[in-house]
Amino acid sequence: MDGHIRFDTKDCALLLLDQRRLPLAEETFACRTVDDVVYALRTMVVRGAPAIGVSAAYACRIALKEALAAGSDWAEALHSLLDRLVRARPTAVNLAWAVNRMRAAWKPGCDPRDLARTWEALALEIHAEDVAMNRAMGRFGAELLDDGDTVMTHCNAGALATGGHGTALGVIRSAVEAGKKISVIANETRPFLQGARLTAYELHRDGIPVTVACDNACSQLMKTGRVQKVVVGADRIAANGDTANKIGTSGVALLARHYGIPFYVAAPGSTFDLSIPDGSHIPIEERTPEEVTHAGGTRVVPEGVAVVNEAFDVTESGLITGIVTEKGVIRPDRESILRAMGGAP
Ligand SMILES: CSC[C@@H](O)[C@@H](O)C(=O)COP(=O)(O)O
Repeated sequence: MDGHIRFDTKDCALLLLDQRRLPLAEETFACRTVDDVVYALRTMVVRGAPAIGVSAAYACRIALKEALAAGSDWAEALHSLLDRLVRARPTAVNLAWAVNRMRAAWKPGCDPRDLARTWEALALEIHAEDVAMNRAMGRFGAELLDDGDTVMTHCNAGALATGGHGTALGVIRSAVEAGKKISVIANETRPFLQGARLTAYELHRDGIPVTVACDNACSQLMKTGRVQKVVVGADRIAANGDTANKIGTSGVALLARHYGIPFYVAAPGSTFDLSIPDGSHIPIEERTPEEVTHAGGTRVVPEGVAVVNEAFDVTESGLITGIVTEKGVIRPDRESILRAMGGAP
């Protein structure tokens, strides 16, 4: 599936398929200001690390239009809009990665009309590159799956979470395209239900067999031999391979290790943060308590009771069998990561 992130150049608007409404309704959410985009990111109209990065790249173009309307010191206004954008969601490094890449193409003293053209082209390029990286990851990752496998995944690391095709679901899609019979167990992923709503929606549309399981069914499903592989996405991977992904992922990894099931992470270069040595440096987003106190708009936790809603956890690299990237499948250790991702060892 594609078309879930579009940019209308005439209107200078970012058009997003509203993921909060899926699978019940397919509605478009239009962003015309940086505030609109920040709102869309925070409330998860668009979510998933690479999709956040792609949306942020288009949002830079919107920020430029807004800064120009602000008056003569447009460059200063633009810097502060971009800073606001980067703070919208803290864990997915793709957000800062995309904005930094856009910033790097902004030459000091340039004519804003030139910058508008440069940024429009660069945002499109970042979007297209993301799809190409997912396709490359898919080709490498498909080799890891055997005909007849049932693959467990957590959260949604599909087309919706990226520019298109998906990371973890891209691996599964590519294996199916290669003629392998693959079934998927989608963990429901409380509290936002990315697995139940979005992974199930995408795979069902594609005709890939998918079964939704409660998050707490994981051990039972693995113990009874119903899971052959696990493939998940990532929001930030530290230089040593420690990986932040949706809350619950590290529990799935621990169980996979216990039951001897290979556990793979699929992520593009834009998800690696080589500036941090390990996962203890990854900021973990704390989201609104209402996501936990309520289910489907109904309160399920007694009034006055505290809840915790950390949106991500970190899986230690030692629990990861391999990281599927656009450069190939790499071992989750510092040396292999720096070699593949171009940092100094
Ligand atoms: C290809 S998406 C990888 C991750 O971003 C995904 O698994 C995830 O954790 C998304 O979290 P979300 O809070 O829905 O943005």
